[in-house]
Amino acid sequence: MQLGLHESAAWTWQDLLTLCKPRVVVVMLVCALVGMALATPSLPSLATVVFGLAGIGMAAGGAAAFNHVVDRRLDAMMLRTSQRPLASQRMPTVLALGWASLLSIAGIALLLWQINALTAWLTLASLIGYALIYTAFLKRATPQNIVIGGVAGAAPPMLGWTAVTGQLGPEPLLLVLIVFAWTPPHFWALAIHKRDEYARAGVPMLPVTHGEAFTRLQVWLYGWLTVAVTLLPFVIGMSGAVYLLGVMALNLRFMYWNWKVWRGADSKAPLAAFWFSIRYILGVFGVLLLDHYAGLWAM
Ligand code: HEM
Ligand SMILES: CC(C)=CCC/C(C)=C/CC/C(C)=C/COP(=O)(O)OP(=O)(O)O
Repeated sequence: MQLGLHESAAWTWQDLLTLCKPRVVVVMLVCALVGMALATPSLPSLATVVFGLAGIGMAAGGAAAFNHVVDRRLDAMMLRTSQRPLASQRMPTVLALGWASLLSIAGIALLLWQINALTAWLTLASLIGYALIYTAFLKRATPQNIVIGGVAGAAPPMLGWTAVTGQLGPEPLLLVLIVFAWTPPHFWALAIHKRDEYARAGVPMLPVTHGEAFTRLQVWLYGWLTVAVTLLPFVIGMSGAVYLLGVMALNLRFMYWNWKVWRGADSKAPLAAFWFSIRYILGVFGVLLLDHYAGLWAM
């Protein structure tokens, strides 16, 4: 069927999932699960894993849906995001707002009811940090938007940890620091690739405000910061040799791509570095987990 000029396709159930940025949330849940595992020498209880991940996942999905609501006009201005359910105007804003609220309330309530208050409030703080502070204010205000906003995105491993223990400590904060340091190379690599779109939409991302060369250097420097931070679990005795070997291999590849970005000779490097950054963060949390159980089996 051909659509007229002012008609648009109707929304589908699939769009409700799209609003939740499911692939981002799945990676966050992997980080949360590793946080849970590292918090205990035995296995975390099945109830903690199921209710904890469901609560954190619903809250993160709800936060992502709020992001779609707040950013709907901005998303419509960029090719990468223009086909989103709200940006393309195939879904009513009020429906997305209801969905975001439902998921967020259900997620926080589940954590309060089945997990613990600390995890529920920290999750709520992350939700507000991303959906409101980052999306509605920082994103439009400063090129440091993703550095500050990164705190919210980095929270899942800590949320997993507190779901098991009910308290904070240096280890969960270190896990947060890893994702926090990784966020600038992760995002700025993509932002270099999408610089013109951000410029046209008037979003003050770093490559727009400070130029591509400066951003390439920042990817390289934050890359080194990430490398340094990923060595800390070994340095403080939280993880062992399996982790150290694994993370060194990952860091080698990570810095290869960040170096390619920094040099600026290969125009395909920023997008490749962005995609590798996702495999990298999964890899770092994967080897943390592997090392944890390898250490336990060896005892
Ligand atoms: C403020 C912090 C962050 C910013 C600004 C950011 C930005 C972005 C952007 C713009 C994309 C492209 C989305 C697209 O596919 O169109 C993306 C993709 C992605 N991000 Fe991030 N990100 C952040 C934090 C995180 C965190 C903490 C994780 C997980 C631990 C993560 C995991 C992913 C994944 C898995 C994708 C790929 C999604 C896909 O396959 O479509 N991001 N990120
Ligand atoms: C409760 C909790 C753990 C909350 C975290 C929520 C969450 C899903 C964070 C995602 C981070 C992300 C993809 C930011 C990009 O937003 P953007 O608007 O800059 O990117 P876009 O242009 O692709 O929408």
